[in-house]
This record gives sequence, C-alpha cells and structure tokens, in this order.
Amino acid sequence: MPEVENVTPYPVTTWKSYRQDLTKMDLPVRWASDLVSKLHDYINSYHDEFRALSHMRQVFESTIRQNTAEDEPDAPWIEVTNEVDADPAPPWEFYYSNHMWLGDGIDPPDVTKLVGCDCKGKCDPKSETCSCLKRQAPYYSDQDTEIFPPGFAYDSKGRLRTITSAAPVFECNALCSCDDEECMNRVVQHGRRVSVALRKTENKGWGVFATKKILKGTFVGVYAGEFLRDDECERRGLVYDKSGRTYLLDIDFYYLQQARENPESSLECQYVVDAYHVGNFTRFLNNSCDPNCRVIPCYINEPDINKPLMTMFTRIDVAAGEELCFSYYGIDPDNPDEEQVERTGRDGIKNECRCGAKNCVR
Ligand SMILES: C[S@@+](CC[C@H](N)C(=O)[O-])C[C@H]1O[C@@H](n2cnc3c(N)ncnc32)[C@H](O)[C@@H]1O
Repeated sequence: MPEVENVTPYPVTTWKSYRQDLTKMDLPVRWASDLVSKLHDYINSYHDEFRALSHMRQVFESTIRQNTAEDEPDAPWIEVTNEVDADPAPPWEFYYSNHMWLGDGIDPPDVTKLVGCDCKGKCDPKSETCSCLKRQAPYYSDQDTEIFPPGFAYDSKGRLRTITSAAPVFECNALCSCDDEECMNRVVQHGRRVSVALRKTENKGWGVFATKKILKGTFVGVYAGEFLRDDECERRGLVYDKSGRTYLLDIDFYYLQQARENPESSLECQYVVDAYHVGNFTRFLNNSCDPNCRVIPCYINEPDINKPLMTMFTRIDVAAGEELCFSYYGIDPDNPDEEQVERTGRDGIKNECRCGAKNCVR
C-alpha cells in the first residue's frame, strides 16, 4: 500500500504515534536527597515520656495513611499493636513511602527504551502479539506446559500462578494500550490489598502479621526504600552492623547472576534497596528459615533488567494472625538443594536467628 501523504500542516495523530509521544513523558522520579525527615526529627525532639504516650501509636498509623493516600487509597488500614512492652510504635527513624527513592549515581528509568503492548481492553494470556507476554515467556518456558500453560505470571484473580521460582514478572506499563483497570497483567502497580498489622514480637523487634487469611501467590507489598549502588551500601552496612539491625536487601536474582557472568554484560554493579531511612511496612518483615513469603522481581516502567522492584508475595496460604516472613538468606523450601543467595548480604541477622522454625539453620 502506498504511503499516505500528510497533506495538512499538522502531524497525523494515530494511536501508535500518541503512545510514542508518551515516551517523552516524565514519569515521577523521587530522589533520595529530597527525602524529608521533618516529622520524625520533630517527634524525636520531644521528651521521652511524651514519645512513650499511647496516642503516638495513632500518630504513626495516621502518618502511614497520609503518606499512602494517593497510591493505595483503598488499602486496608495498617494497625500498630504492642503487647510485649511499652513502645507505642516503631522508632521514628524513617519516612513512610511505597515508592523507590533514587540514590546518587542512579539513573531514572529510560522510558525511550520501554516497550508497551498494543492490546485493547484486557490483555489475553493466549495472545500471540502481546509484547509484555512475549517478554514474560522465556522465564516460564521451563515449566510443564500441561499443568502450566503459557500466559502471564498472574491468574485471573491476580495471584502468581507459580511461586516455586523467583522468575521475574513483567507487568503491563505506562506505554501499553490495554485497559489499566481490566488488564490481568497489572497487580503490583495497583498496590496493596492484603490486611496486615505491625506488631512487636517477643525477640525480633517489630514484625508484620496477617490480620486476615492470605492465599498463596498473593501480592503483599513492594520492598520500598532507597535504590542504591552496592558500593554506597558497603559503608552503610558497617554502620548498621553495629546496631544489629539492617534494612539492606540485595537485588541479586539467578538470571542477573547469569547475565553478570557474561563478559559482554552491561551490569556495572549490583544494586541494593535500603529501607532504613525510607520504606513501608515490608521493612518490618523478619527472617524465617521456613518462610511464608518470597521476593519476586517485578518490572513495570523500568526497562533496565538490572533494576527490578523487589516485591513480596505469599508462597503458601497464610492464616489470620500468622507472622509474614521471608528468608534473608534465600532459603527456598520448594527447592531445598538450590544454591542459596545471601539476600540481605551483609549479615541480615547479626546474632542468632530467632525465627523458631524446626529447620532453623542460623
Ligand atoms: C528488616 S529488619 C526487620 C524488622 C525489625 N524486626 C525491626 O524491628 O525493625 C531486620 C532486622 O530484624 C531483626 N531480625 C529479623 N529477623 C530476625 C530473626 N529471625 N531472628 C533475630 N532477629 C531478627 C534483625 O535485627 C535484623 O537485622
């Protein structure tokens, strides 16, 4: 067919060119250097007795609500409870946020490299053209196609179809033409739906507890925090080690390790998420040698394979009242023989592990 000449002085706008224009759009970028600590500085300047007042718990809960009002308006309220000692809330040492905050030397996502699918309405898990599905497929190609037919990472209820491997998830993104509400390949981007509480534990500090039953494969939350280069974290790790508490989480998955072994790899350094100064409830997830959650790498508007979001999903059904935990050491009860990745790297637990699991190995 001959090219149609554009006879008007204005460019012809098609759906495709409209989406290409979106690549010039600015996705919101948050810089760690812009983080504010006004509220916690103010509260920490109060007298100890005032900070110990029980109503500080409500201030903490309201701060969570206020800082997440835009990105998870429908998420269940996070309650803070403590039946162990008199602390009304966790220490006022971090800014509550569900987002990633970029540290020095970290480039924002290059949206000109982001590819969006051309699907209309709901993305079809049997589609032969959906580019998001094509991106997902190689990571699931080793599955038995009888019991695990090709498709998206999620089932129609938004739960992971397999949780027995840390295969990455590629969600539809800001450049996709599918429907934001209807598409089954958009789960993490819609935010938390599970009911959780922050509770003080007997011997591991604060922890995260399910307040309602959570089914296997359910999205729990993004491990939000500062997105940093590994070298920056070496220094931080030494400081955290002294306190015996760390919130560093290495981004180190099997497929990134394989890429790094390739001599032509573009991966300059490893990346790390630090949830000490900024983070959400997932920063309170404790370690377990028999975990009920697992870290899954997830990509939404980030085309760089080295920079996934670290997302938490349940790996088994979790009953109301159970503590949510993951393995800092990459222990995977589904693949016990697999080589373990030391996930928090720098001594996630300085002293002995108090997870209480029968198979506790630390
Ligand atoms: C990411 S934080 C988890 C939240 C922490 N409990 C708090 O109160 O802020 C990691 C720290 O919690 C403690 N921790 C987590 N799991 C533990 C376990 N199984 N046994 C002992 N301490 C644990 C260690 O101090 C560790 O460095």
